[in-house]
Amino acid sequence: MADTSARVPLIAGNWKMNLDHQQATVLVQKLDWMLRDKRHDFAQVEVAVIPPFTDIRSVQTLIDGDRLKLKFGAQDLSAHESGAYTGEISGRFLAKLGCSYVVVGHSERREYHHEDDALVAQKVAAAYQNGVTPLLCVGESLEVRRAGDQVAFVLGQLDVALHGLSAEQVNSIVIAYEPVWAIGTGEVATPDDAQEVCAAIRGRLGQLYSDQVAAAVRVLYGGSVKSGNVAAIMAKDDVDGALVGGASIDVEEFATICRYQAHVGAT
Ligand SMILES: O=C(CO)COP(=O)(O)O
Repeated sequence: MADTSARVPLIAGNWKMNLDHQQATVLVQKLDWMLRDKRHDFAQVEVAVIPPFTDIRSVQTLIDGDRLKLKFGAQDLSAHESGAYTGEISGRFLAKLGCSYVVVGHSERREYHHEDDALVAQKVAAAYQNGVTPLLCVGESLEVRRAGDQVAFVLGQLDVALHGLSAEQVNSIVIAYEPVWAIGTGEVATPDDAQEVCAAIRGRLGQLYSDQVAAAVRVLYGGSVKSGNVAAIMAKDDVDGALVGGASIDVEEFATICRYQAHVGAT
């Protein structure tokens, strides 16, 4: 059984292309208030919001100015550092805004923007170059799942994305297992489905790096996470958090998800 003691669970809300900067400010204030009202212990369960690029400055101002304990990040970054890349956002800009995390390789970017594993690997490297922690997404399609090939497929994505990185770098990565068939569909992977692939990811980290790295890296589950299913998923040994899409823009629902331990009587 994996040693879960060192890993602080992370609940991250990927807002996708929802909420403008004014709505973002309202949500962050409400979320902070709701969690503080329930005496949420941020050292025990970390909470992050991942807004659209145009919201980040507003979110940063609020979080820094009021010393909120929420973390924040971005949904993507460029593989390039700077220059003539119209529309791209550099990891350096994200670092300068204080982003803790950047999502890399989300299935929506892979599918709609044709990002392949090689580009994902470049983006992971760009995140590290700028000191922003990559939140790397991997996950299989329904077709792959039906064929029973999910573990091999996800480990294949992982191998390419991590290629060339040092153990020291990978030690801090966050990996999100997001089966494509469970994203935005209401179709949630069972806790055992999530555990199977998350455990396989951890096993691969052990093979590629070391047991210490495998024990340190947080592996999240994402795909139709709601307040009603989060506790059962989080109860699995190798699941260290959730990457929440749709439910993260409903502030009451997201705050309830962040407090999943309360549902199982742990706090
Ligand atoms: O893609 C996701 C998070 O990155 C999951 O989205 P849903 O929670 O809406 O299924």
